Amino acid sequence: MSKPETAPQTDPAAEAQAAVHVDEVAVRFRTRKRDVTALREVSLDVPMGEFVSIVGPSGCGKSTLLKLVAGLLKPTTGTVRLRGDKVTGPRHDIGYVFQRAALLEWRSARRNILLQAEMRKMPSAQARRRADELIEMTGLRGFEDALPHELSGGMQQRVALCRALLHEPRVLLMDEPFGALDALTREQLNVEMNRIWRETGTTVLLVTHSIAEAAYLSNRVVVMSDRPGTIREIIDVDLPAERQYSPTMAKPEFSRVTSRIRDLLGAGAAAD
Ligand SMILES: Nc1ncnc2c1ncn2[C@@H]1O[C@H](COP(=O)(O)OP(=O)(O)OP(=O)(O)O)[C@@H](O)[C@H]1O
Repeated sequence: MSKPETAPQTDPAAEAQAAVHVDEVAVRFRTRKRDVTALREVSLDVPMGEFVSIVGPSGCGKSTLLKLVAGLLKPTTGTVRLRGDKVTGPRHDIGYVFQRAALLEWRSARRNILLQAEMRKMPSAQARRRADELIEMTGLRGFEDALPHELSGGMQQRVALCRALLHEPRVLLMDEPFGALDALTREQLNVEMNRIWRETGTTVLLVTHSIAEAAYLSNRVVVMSDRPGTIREIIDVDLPAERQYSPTMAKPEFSRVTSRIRDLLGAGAAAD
């Protein structure tokens, strides 16, 4: 049998399997004052259930990449697929967590979480059951009726996380979700995030400025170049899924990953 003249660029089976498939994407923003190429030639496959962090200098297009996956932005060229479906507009099968929890001040924690169900018209008994599970999982039990101003910053982010997970999204997108928290709360939430990720089996794409956070939480870390953002390297993190905090940080593999990220970013390019 003769060989095909050109080998296929991507493996269709792997592409359909991938929770997220980004293929040769570029994004250009044209405004009256300037023309910005935010991303160039970005390709990335994220298998289902994987935790991937994205690190890179400020303005290199990390948030833009998440918005493409969510369908909030269209690529100028290239394609994005979620489990094989081409992303052509805002997706309902994703969850999004931002740096600010953006909770409704007049609603209790529980009712903020259930907002997701109301917007999606989920059956209410199913939504309440799922909300209770998530409240338990994130340690919010006892604070369900508290208003946002009665919660600490860490608790507010837990509420935002529950809201993003309520409809069991295929992919959870997190944009610097722990960036506004104090260092200790951030560590606690990192530990909880590792457990929640293992318990839910959700595919996660996390944008972070923290090298330690990226190495601690991820299966792989995507390191991006300065704008126009391209992928400089994808680093595999060879650590077990279940990770205790201090023992993980003491492992040679953790040091190897953080040093490599630091080398790629250059001194001072990321927070820690
Ligand atoms: N809607 C838009 N219109 C015009 N330019 C935009 C728009 N959104 C983003 N940009 C530009 O695209 C580039 C990438 O922005 P993006 O927010 O994705 O970067 P980032 O890596 O997430 O940055 P940071 O780490 O500082 O949050 C920036 O130069 C930004 O000014």
